[in-house]
Amino acid sequence: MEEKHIGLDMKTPINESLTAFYQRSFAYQCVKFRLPAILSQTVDVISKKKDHLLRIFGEESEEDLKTVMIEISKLKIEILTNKPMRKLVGESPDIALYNKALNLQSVKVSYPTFFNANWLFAECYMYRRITECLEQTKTLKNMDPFQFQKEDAFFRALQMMAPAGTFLQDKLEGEAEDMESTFIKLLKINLWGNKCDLSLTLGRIKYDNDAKTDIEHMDEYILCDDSNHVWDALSETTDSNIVDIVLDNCGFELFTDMCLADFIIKNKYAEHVRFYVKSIPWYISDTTAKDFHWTLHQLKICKNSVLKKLGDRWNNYIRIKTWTVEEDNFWTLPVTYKDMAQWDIALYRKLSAAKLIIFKGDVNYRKLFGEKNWPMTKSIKAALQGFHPSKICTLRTIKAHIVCGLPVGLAEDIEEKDNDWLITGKYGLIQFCDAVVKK
Ligand SMILES: O=P(O)(O)OC[C@H]1O[C@](O)(CO)[C@@H](O)[C@@H]1O
Repeated sequence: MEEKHIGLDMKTPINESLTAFYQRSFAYQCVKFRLPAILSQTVDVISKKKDHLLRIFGEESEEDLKTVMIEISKLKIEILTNKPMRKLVGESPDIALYNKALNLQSVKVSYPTFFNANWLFAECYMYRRITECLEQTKTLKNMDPFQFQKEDAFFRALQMMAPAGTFLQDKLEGEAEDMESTFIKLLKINLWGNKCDLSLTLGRIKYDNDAKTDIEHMDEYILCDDSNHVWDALSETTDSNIVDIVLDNCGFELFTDMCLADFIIKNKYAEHVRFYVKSIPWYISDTTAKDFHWTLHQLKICKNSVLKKLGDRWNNYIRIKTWTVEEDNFWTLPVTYKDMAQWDIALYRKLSAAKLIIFKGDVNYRKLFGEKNWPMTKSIKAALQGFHPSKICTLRTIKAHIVCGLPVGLAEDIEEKDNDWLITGKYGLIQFCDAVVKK
């Protein structure tokens, strides 16, 4: 067969798209080991929480739960045996878009499989297939198979939220001091919050009890730090009073997103913060609208007085629409952001109304920069490939083989002392681009 089914025993060539086809890539490790493990764990959780789920969805959901577990297990076998990816089925509006994206994969390889498709496509397709399993049932259409893991992570992270929340509250109530340094500290707390994703750790996040505000010693791990530029963009007066945050994980990371947004509102750097959430359960810990509101509710009823106070104020922001939660199915399409205007021009234009857009996390980074193995010195602007709805900040701990905007020689220096540096989340990036192209 002329098909690229087998793969090559080599690293991803420079400028090539990330794919498990290259067997010495992290994409390959992820498809071979991590994705099947995530599916096994998902089935496990459903099985362990069966009684709880029956109470939520009713006794009549028992058969559906069994079917979902069988279908997810079959999906795992499809990955492990490298079966061609089939079209998605269902009535949801994103199904046709997914199938269009699948067709585009088929232009490159006539039978896309998990091991020869673009890595981003393979991962997104897997998560979308989990939702498809649920959509096909009568009783579980609204079930979030990751809900228990997300809730558990939230409660375990409370010990880190307390010091971060106290830091914020003290700064907001204290004498007006150096706004820039407070903002940059919150930005960095927010950056390191991105270590806490459940798909990297399969739920085994280590919550070290050190106060997460004591982060100065971590500056040496920030390989590119454009925080001063981010501050300039936020603090300048423009026509726009909106800041957009494209969210990633719930739990501690979402809490730190909210701290940053509170600082922005309280100090009048914007009148409106729009939080973009995922419309379906995604990469285990990504924030959905339900997670967002659940988190605010938990804070409001929290025993810790600082967290409760923040919860009260933040719930009020939602009530008076100073904060809004925005859904758009583009965020869970397997499409990189250079193509956003083509797939969802309304979203591109909506983002254009913001003075600053903050993109959170690893997968957003991969989508921003086109999921390619760029030379790591490639400029941020060039790697965005025309995606410039407004000024962009990206905050991301590095968990995949895609990095741009580094000074010459830095990647090689780090590689020498730490050859896992691209996948552990130990290093971080705060990057900024001020190019703007209205469409
Ligand atoms: O929550 P984040 O930061 O987007 O990261 C999600 C995970 O997805 C990946 O990009 C691929 O699975 C990982 O490298 C990372 O652990």
